[in-house]
Amino acid sequence: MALPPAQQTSENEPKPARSLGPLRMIFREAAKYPVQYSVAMVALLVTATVTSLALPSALRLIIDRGFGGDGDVGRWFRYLLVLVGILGLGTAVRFYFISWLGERVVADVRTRVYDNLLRLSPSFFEENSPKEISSRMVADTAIIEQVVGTTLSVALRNAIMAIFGIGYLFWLAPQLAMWLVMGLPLVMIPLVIFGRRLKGISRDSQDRVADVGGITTEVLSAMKIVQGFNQEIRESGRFQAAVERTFATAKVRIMIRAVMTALLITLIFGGLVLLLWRGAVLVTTGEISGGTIGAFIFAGVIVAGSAGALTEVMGDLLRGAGAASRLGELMAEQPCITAPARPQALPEPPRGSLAFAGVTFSYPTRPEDRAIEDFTLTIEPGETVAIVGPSGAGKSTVFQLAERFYDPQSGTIKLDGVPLTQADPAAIRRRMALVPQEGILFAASARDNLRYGAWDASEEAIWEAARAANAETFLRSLPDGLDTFLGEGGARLSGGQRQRVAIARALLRDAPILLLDEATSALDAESERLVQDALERLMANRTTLVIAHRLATVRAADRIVVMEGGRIVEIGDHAGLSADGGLYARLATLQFETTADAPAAR
Ligand SMILES: Nc1ncnc2c1ncn2[C@@H]1O[C@H](COP(=O)(O)OP(=O)(O)OP(=O)(O)O)[C@@H](O)[C@H]1O
Repeated sequence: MALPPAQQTSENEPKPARSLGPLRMIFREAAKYPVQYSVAMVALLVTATVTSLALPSALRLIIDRGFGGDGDVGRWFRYLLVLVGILGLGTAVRFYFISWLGERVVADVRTRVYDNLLRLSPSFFEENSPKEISSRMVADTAIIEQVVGTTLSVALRNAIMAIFGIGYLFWLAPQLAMWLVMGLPLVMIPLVIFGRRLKGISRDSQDRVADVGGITTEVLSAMKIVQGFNQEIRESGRFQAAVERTFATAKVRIMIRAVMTALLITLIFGGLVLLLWRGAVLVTTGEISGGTIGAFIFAGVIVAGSAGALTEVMGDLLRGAGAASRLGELMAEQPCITAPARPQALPEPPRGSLAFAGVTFSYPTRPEDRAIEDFTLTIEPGETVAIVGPSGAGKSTVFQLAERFYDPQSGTIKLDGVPLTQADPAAIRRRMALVPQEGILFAASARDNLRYGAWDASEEAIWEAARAANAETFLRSLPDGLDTFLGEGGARLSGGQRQRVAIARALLRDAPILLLDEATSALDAESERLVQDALERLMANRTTLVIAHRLATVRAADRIVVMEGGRIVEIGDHAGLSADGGLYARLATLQFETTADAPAAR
């Protein structure tokens, strides 16, 4: 399935989701660590309760009892100090465990996404570029980290504080609380609107400043051209215009800020004054105490602050939900090639026969083009079959189908008599060794590259394979022997050496069927001879299907299969096919003779 296209907004930020639903995934992941999760939640609850309920209550007691009642002010202040202690400790515990959960969830999600990616069939990576997927793994998980570690905690804390706070306010003085709750949106809505506008303008402002920087760098680094062409006055004008644009944007920004500040002060303090006024009237009529008013204002400020914080983090939460849903998709993606519920076992010992019968196949991304059409070919155990054909004839596709990276639309492929679709793909691939055109190596040690398909190979076996692949001499001369790091993609080796490492790897794998895609890149005669020699040893006693580019290979093959447009057009041996004067004869003249096949000349 194709994932939605790269979800990037103009600011190059991952796109937010429409609802917070996908964040459930984060809670599910975090709940796998019940101890940390519970401690974090308890700490969250305790700190929120202390801030929104206990502190204002303490204040009320200090005013009503301490000042007005029993005169034992100290007692209430001691109580307040204990609360402060609990708040400090609770906050630290909350911070530690919530951040811990954030990092843990991200580590788990990364691993799970990666493990799932490793299961997926190649068609998934054709529809979704690896670059896009890896950027998701990095960017989206970073957002989740931020969301779990910070945003979600802020949101939960403030939601709890707002709810508790409002409850407390209603308990303290229901009348005043009604006023507050009705007045709150009147204060918040204009502030949120102005806040958004300010954010947009600030971004414009930064862009304009960047323009000024851009002009400066450009002109200063081309000073000789500017002066040589007498463009100082024009450049000064251009610069001034850019500076003026910066100023103009800044003017709008400061204007909005000024209005916003005026609004902020008037609305918030005006509202407070009105509340106090109303409260004072209630105090004079004896309906509520002075301490209640104090506690009310304190808790009211906390509720307002929480509501403000919630509106601020909402955007981040939605972005987090977007990231969670995209990562969820990557985790849930199912491979299209799977083992049947009861896979049929391949016969033991392996025989190494491979049979294609009436196989027709189109790649999922190009369903209208047939890459392989009515392909029928039986390769007997121990036989070497060379496939030749012009570019795009479908040669590599035959390999892809043999390894069951795709299933054909019609026809069957059997390995040792078992249809590939009935067997476990892992068991099929265990019986094959692929030597790709360019020996693909990993940024790892020579040893790990050699034993890539056979991790438990002994030191002796590794050297034996290296010897057979004509790789021993250069491997021995590496600075740290087999432990030498080969660099990104094996960049520290030559092309011919990389090919020989790939051959040794296939030897170690010791699979009954060899899929060999001969390199087209020309090597020097000596290197060529070493590679060819290694290949011959690799092919001995194995069923070999080889995409051939060298005359030596086609000559040595038991049969040559000539492909064109996905079909087999000729089958035979070199002498017969050359004499027939068909496609093979033309290809042979073009390809094999002109490349002056060095090994053939031996
Ligand atoms: N992953 C893919 N998705 C879509 N189409 C593909 C894919 N791989 C190959 N094709 C198409 O399938 C056809 C057969 O390609 P294939 O790679 O098998 O040819 P080839 O004979 O190996 O060519 P070459 O010698 O150039 O490697 C071509 O038309 C090619 O464009």
